[in-house]
Amino acid sequence: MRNYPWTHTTQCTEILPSIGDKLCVYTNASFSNGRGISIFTTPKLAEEFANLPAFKDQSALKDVNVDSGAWYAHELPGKGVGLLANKSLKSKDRVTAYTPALIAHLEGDLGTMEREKWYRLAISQLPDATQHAYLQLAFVYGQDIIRVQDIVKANTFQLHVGGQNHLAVFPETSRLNHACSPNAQYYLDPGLLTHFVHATRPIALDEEITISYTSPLDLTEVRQQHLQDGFLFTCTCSRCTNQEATDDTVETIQRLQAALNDWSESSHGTPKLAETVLSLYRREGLEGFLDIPYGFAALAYNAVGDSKEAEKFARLAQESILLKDGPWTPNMQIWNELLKDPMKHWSYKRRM
Ligand SMILES: C[S@@+](CC[C@H](N)C(=O)[O-])C[C@H]1O[C@@H](n2cnc3c(N)ncnc32)[C@H](O)[C@@H]1O
Repeated sequence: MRNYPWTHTTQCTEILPSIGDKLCVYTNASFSNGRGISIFTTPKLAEEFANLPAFKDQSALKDVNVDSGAWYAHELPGKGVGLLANKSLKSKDRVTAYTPALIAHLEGDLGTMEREKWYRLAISQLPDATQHAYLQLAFVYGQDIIRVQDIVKANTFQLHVGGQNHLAVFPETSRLNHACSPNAQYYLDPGLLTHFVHATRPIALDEEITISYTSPLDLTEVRQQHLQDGFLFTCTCSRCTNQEATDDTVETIQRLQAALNDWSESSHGTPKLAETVLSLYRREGLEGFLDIPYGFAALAYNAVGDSKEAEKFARLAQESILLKDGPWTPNMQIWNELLKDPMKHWSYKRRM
C-alpha cells in the first residue's frame, strides 16, 4: 500500500506558523491486533513514528495491550472510575502496558474548534471498540462541543518522539487516579509507544492502584494548585490532609538532599544523612521515587570509601529507575559508571 502503514487517506491542516509545517491525521486501524492508533503530527514526524519498533517489529508489542490480570475498573466515591487490584501484587509487578488511542503534536496555532475538528477526525478513524473506550473517558470542563479535547486535557501523558513533545491518551491506563503517596509508578517507552505501570509496594486485593500526577516532593499548596489547574480536583489523600507534617518532611528532605549534594570541603553529607533521607521517603510512601535517595546513598558511601555499600545502593537506584524512567535513560548510565569500578569513580573517598 502506497501510504503504508497508514490505513486512511491522510488529511492535513494548512502550514502552521509556529511549527513551519502542516499537521495531518495518520491512522493505522489494524495497529496492535486491531486496537488501532491515530497520530496528529507533521509528515516528517509521521515517518519517524512509522519507523519505530512499535510499527516495524511484529513481536515488539506481544505482551502489550493484553489483560495483565492485575486490575479491574470500578466507580469510587468522589473520584469517578479508578483501577483496583484484581489480586495481591508485589512491588515491581506489572499493572498495565498499553499503547495510546490518540497522539497529538503539541501546538498553539489552532483555534479550539479547529483543533476539535482534527482530533474528532483522528478518533473517528479508529476501530469502534477503541473509539468507544476513548469517548467514555473522564473530562474536565464537560462541554460536548469540545469533548475530544476535554478528554485529552483530563487524561494526557507526554510522549517525546523525534525530539517533539506529543500528547498521548491511553484509554485503560487513564483510569488510574492520583495519590501523593502512590503505590504504582509509570514510564513511557517512546520506541514501543507504550505506557508501562508497575507496583512500587505490595498492593492488596481490591486496594486502589494509584500514580502521582504531580511531583510528590512539592509542598502541599503547589501540588494542590497543579491538580486544580490541570484536573480540576482537590486531593484528599493523607499527605494533603496532614499538610503541616507533610510540608515539614518535604522541607527536611530538600534540606538534607542539598547537604548531600554539597561536595565542598565543608560538606555535611554522610551515609547516615543519606539513610535518614531514605527513611523519610519510605515514611511518606514515596517508594516509586527511591532512585533519588538510593543515588545519594551510593555516592555518600563511596565518598567515605565504602565501595560495597555504594554498589548496593547504585544497583537499587537502577532498579528504581527501571520502574520510573525506563532502561534507556541517562540516569542508568550514571550508575553503570559507578558500578564499573567504584574505586575509580569521582566520588570515591571524596569526603575523607
Ligand atoms: C486521568 S482521570 C482518572 C480516571 C477518572 N477517575 C475516570 O473516571 O476516568 C483524571 C480525573 O480523575 C479524577 N481524579 C483522579 N484522582 C483523583 C483523586 N485523588 N481525587 C479525586 N478525583 C480524582 C479527577 O476528576 C481527574 O480529572
